[in-house]
Amino acid sequence: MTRSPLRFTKMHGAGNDFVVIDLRDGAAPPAPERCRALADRRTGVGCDQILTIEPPASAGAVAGYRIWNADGSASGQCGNGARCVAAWLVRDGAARGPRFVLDSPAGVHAVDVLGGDRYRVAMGRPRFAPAQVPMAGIEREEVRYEVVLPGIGTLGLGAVSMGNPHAVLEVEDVDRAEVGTVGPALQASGLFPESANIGFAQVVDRGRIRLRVYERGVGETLACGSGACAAVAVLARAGRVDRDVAVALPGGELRITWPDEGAEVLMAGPAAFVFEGEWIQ
Ligand SMILES: N[C@@H](CCC[C@H](N)C(=O)O)C(=O)O
Repeated sequence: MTRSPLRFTKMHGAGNDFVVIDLRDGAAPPAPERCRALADRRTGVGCDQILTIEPPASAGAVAGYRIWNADGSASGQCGNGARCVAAWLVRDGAARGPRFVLDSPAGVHAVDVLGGDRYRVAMGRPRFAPAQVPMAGIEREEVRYEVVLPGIGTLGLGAVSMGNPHAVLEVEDVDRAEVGTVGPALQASGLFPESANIGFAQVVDRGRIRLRVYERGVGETLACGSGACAAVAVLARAGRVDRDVAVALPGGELRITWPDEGAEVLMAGPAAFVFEGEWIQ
């Protein structure tokens, strides 16, 4: 079957990279096998996620976006992707002014244009109830859960939904964290029926953490925006950090602010254009 070329923009946010596709004409998003082909770093474009920009779902929003992981699975949220979609819409001319609104599967997000390549996105309220993360076999909400993983040992973790599921483990030294073994083991443990993004956070001081994230549907990435929000929400709730925190990830730095328990988490950081292309497969 011959398909017409698919135009795309390659972007990244703090090294978390994306193929961005404009589907505001109502065209269908790429099927999972096409996402996998696009994301392949040898035979495709290469990316952690595919972002589809779609017609808005709510009144007042400029556009909506959906998120597809490199393995073809869908997610409810992508923080770095939200900033890239915002930058894409500003460059396109569809979004104007210092503030506009985007829709994601997780809800409605106010975006502030901060200048240069920087955007701030209201990422919604963190949801800690086990059923909302979701977690299996856990009734009572806790700040910290103890989990026994066969072959690995007992782990302490916090869990939260930012529109997508996250576990956050505090570690002493993020450089030595066993991200590539503990990440997939926790994902496969059955504790998270929809799997989860597994964050490893080192508290440097009350205003700064270092973070690595083993993402659902991808593996370890250079940055995870929703993971940064999740880490600050979990650590602030546990009294380990303040409410305005610099999050240093392998690919760059994000600023996460959670003004109070009832507030939305605000995420500020960069969005970069890399190139435009046509996918001809
Ligand atoms: N990199 C993203 C999160 C992308 C989705 C995630 N892998 C999931 O499956 O939930 C971010 O910046 O938030």
